[in-house]
Amino acid sequence: MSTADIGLIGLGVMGANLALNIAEKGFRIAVYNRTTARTREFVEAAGSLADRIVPCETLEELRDAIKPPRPIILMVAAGAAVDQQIEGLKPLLQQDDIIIDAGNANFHDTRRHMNELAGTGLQFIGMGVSGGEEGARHGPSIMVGGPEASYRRIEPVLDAIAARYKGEACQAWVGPDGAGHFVKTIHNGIEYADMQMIAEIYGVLRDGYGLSAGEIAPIFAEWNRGRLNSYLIEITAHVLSATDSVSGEPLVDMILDRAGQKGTGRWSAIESQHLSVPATTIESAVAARSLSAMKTERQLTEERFGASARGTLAPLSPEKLEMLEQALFAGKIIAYTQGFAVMAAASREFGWNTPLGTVARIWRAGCIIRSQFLGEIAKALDVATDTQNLLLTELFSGYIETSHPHLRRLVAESALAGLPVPSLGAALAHFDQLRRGTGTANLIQAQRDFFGAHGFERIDGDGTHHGNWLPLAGSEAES
Ligand SMILES: NC(=O)C1=CN([C@@H]2O[C@H](COP(=O)(O)OP(=O)(O)OC[C@H]3O[C@@H](n4cnc5c(N)ncnc54)[C@H](OP(=O)(O)O)[C@@H]3O)[C@@H](O)[C@H]2O)C=CC1
Ligand SMILES: O=C(CO)[C@H](O)[C@H](O)COP(=O)(O)O
Repeated sequence: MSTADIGLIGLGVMGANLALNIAEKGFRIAVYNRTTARTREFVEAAGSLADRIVPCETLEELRDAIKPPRPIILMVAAGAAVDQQIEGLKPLLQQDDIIIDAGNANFHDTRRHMNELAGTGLQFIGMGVSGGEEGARHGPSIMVGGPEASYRRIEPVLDAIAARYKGEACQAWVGPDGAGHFVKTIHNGIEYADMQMIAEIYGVLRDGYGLSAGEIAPIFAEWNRGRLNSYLIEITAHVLSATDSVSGEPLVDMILDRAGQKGTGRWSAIESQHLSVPATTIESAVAARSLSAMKTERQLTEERFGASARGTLAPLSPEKLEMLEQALFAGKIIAYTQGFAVMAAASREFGWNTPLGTVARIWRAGCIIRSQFLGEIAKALDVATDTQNLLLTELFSGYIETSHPHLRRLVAESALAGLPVPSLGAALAHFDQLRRGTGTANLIQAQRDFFGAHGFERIDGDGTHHGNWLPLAGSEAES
């Protein structure tokens, strides 16, 4: 008998917790997992919530368990697994059933699924979910893209399960088409930049000032009480104070300095390039993860060229601590400015009309980049009718004015000491380039015209022009 309000496929970390969250909010949910044993284990561990869970061992059983028209959430590995599940569901579902891909999909795949399902009567939603295991279980941030009418049908469930910020549910429809997965991708891109900048400051404190993990932890804990207050700063302080039960050393010192990545950071950088919107803090964070994976190469290069001695910047004074905190704040402002600019450009390019203030609001709780800072972004975007450039809003222009001299000092001192700060450096370079009304691309244009007759614009008139370049003398400049 069809009794379930909604279905869910994929009982991994995210799917299992999301299913429990949905059941806890009073909805009856039918669940299916490719590996059947996992479905059984899930229901056995569900306790009193098991009464609202209908375990299914085939997709047909899942279909029959849900009241039509059926909403079915896919929470499986992004890519081929999503393709396979959609192919499996297609012949089984009926008019107006909705397939909701809630994984970290590439928005191009989401658009492809929508096109492939067009005309079948089936609806498709691409939905970003953030908050990890804990968020999925007790309240994630949810970014929905696709037909608005389909969103409205599942809104009561999303509203019930989402995180709350001062009573407001952190879920919203952010546009048609692939808008939901695009916004989630950029959320993760910003997450990469935020994490990388925090790691750079940790590196300066550890290698430049010679502090131990135990000495750095309270610094982040203190910063979490101020303008940097955020989940990522909070977990950084927590992580740095953890002890390894095997060695008795700080756990962070026992972890290999090689970070993985699943794709969303890279996609953010790629899409920013496609849109011609610089997101250099994100790009450098992605590159830093790639470089982190090149452990042997880094060790060989250190053997050949050496690394600066630990503690070269010591001692750490209150002024230096202020510099580090303000530098991180300035870097964060630039990273979020870049991320929001990429979303604004995608919204224009694809006609999504994505409400960026709303995006900031639904990121205030539940997601990995949640912070008080996002509340300020929401306020700034709400009043800034003439610009989506955060740096030009009254609030953030004031913040960056105060904090960028600290970022400059931090980047300069780190460079002189040989300490890598790629994302903070990228943030500073972006700011300096952006605030220079007259840049240096006149020379680039001249070079392009010289070697390729690409033409250039003049400062004193319209049209495309060519230079009366003299040929190179002699052959010494030839390659
Ligand atoms: N972990 C996190 O913090 C977050 C993850 N996400 C995204 O959520 C999605 C799920 O992630 P997560 O729960 O962590 O992943 P897990 O690895 O914990 O679970 C993966 C799930 O996908 C299923 N699966 C894998 N391949 C296939 C396939 N070919 N056909 C059918 N089912 C398949 C697995 O089934 P089986 O048991 O049979 O292997 C399992 O249920 C991903 O897109 C991820 O990027 C989003 C936000 C946060
Ligand atoms: O979506 C997430 C958080 O928002 C996931 O944790 C995702 O896996 C993070 O990306 P990566 O694994 O590449 O660090």
